[in-house]
Amino acid sequence: MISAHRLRQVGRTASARVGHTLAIRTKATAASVEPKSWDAIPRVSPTLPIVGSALKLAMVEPRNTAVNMHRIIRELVAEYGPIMRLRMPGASQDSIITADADMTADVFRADGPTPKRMAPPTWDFFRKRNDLPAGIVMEQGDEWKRLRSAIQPPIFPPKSAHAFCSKVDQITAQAMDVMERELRRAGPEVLEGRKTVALEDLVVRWSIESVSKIVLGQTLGALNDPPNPVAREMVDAFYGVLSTTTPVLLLPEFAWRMELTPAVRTHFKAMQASMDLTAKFMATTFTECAADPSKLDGTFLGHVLRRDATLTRDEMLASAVDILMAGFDTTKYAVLFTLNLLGRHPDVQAKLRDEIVAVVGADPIAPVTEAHLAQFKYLKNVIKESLRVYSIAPVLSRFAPRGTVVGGYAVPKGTEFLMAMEITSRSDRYFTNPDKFVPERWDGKDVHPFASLPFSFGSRSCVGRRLAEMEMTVFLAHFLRRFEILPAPAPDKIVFNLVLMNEDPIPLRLRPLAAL
Ligand code: HEM
Repeated sequence: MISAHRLRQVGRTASARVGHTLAIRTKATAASVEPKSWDAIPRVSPTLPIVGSALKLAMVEPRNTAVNMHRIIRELVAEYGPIMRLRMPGASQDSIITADADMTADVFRADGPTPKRMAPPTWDFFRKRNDLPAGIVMEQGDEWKRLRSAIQPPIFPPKSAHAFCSKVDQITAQAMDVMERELRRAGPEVLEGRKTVALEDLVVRWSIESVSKIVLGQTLGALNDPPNPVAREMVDAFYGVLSTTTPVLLLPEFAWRMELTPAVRTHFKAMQASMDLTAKFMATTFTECAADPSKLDGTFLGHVLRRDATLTRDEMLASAVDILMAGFDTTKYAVLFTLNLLGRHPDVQAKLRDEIVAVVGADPIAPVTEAHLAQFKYLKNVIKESLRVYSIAPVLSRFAPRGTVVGGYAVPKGTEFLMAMEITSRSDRYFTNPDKFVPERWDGKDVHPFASLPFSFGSRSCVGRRLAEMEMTVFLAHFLRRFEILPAPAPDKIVFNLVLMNEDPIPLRLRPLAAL
């Protein structure tokens, strides 16, 4: 965990590390005694065409606006520059959009002990209506801190995340077998890499299986042949919540409170289903564990129960839903984008395979163990670079806990910041050839520490980061010993459904390294 002191240090050393221009800029900002006034921040006028059309779209077709949110922000930044004020639909106060790494550092430097980010009001509404607590994603203030302290130690520090390695390894080996079987079934064109293949279904089954094994202490049967239908229901329910959240939030509040549109009804139905299914699996875990407590060994629920008896069953349920929701689609898309990038960069793929074989051995069924994890150097860079090129979380949100200065402007307490990480992580101000996939760039020390933050920063950053990195590592270390990834087109229908994804399947062409 990064302390407040360390955060201040990082913020200060950031400018020293990021090269001359940025350093001068940051010093100039720090040196200016009088911050510029709030009114001096360019304000997006609702009468201007882009926001006018965005708002109109929001009313007429919220889904279109929602899935294009990252593009709308990109256009606004091109027009207004790296900082602007904007009144979001239904808000009583202006929010600020930033697209600048130094400003991101300013925002995080102001974070208090209990950082606050935007929590979808429909999620909050649903939980209150069902008499359920908020859970780790939505809770704020001291209550959030209490939850986070109970949940973080079991799954966040590298040591604990690594301890889950053997579970994830077994699930990954099973996923590889399923993949080989499905490729054989798909026929010779797919098997010889002449035709693209969609791995969305398989990768999501792998990711939900991994995260539920760790969180709930049991597998769902998502990788069975055929998959357990309940596992499929679970995936659909979580995806239903994610894909309807932003469009529903663009509606006026009365419209979603009264469930006036089909999208709102789908949204709440999906939320109910994800809660019910998680509760069902949790109940099974608890029943089985009453007979055999060792079943909870090495699971999130087990750790939480043993470490912190203060969490109620409902709090565990709410947070288990949150963790499953936050943990499966993010990892799925991070893996799929990485595979596509590796296919388009055979040199990177070859270098990565060499490292994997050197660490684990060439035998495609040899397990990836906890001891291997620290030995992967290039693989770490590949993951960092892939998450830079495709920002799974394209926008980060924070509320100013006090009056503060961001980018040289005075900003009042309570202001919401939307930090456009997708823009800074692809900006030539921070990265040479920013659209190129170059894992080697992470060898150097001259990357601005706030330009690419796939898991965010500070005490409210992604609690599953180490787990996600470990899952991706294990997946790639298995995959590249079994398959060669051939070049396929880049995904070209990128959409925002709370996480960045592609509307169509991400194109992949594969060739098994050994005859199947
Ligand atoms: C590549 C995969 C992933 C990415 C890119 C990612 C990214 C993020 C980001 C950007 C946040 C917001 C942090 C902030 O506001 O400062 C977040 C929060 C969170 N993530 Fe992840 N995440 C990933 C995987 C996971 C996994 C595997 C889990 C759990 C199994 C997880 C659980 C959570 C939770 C519970 C939160 C909310 C934490 C809190 O509010 O205290 N994430 N994640």
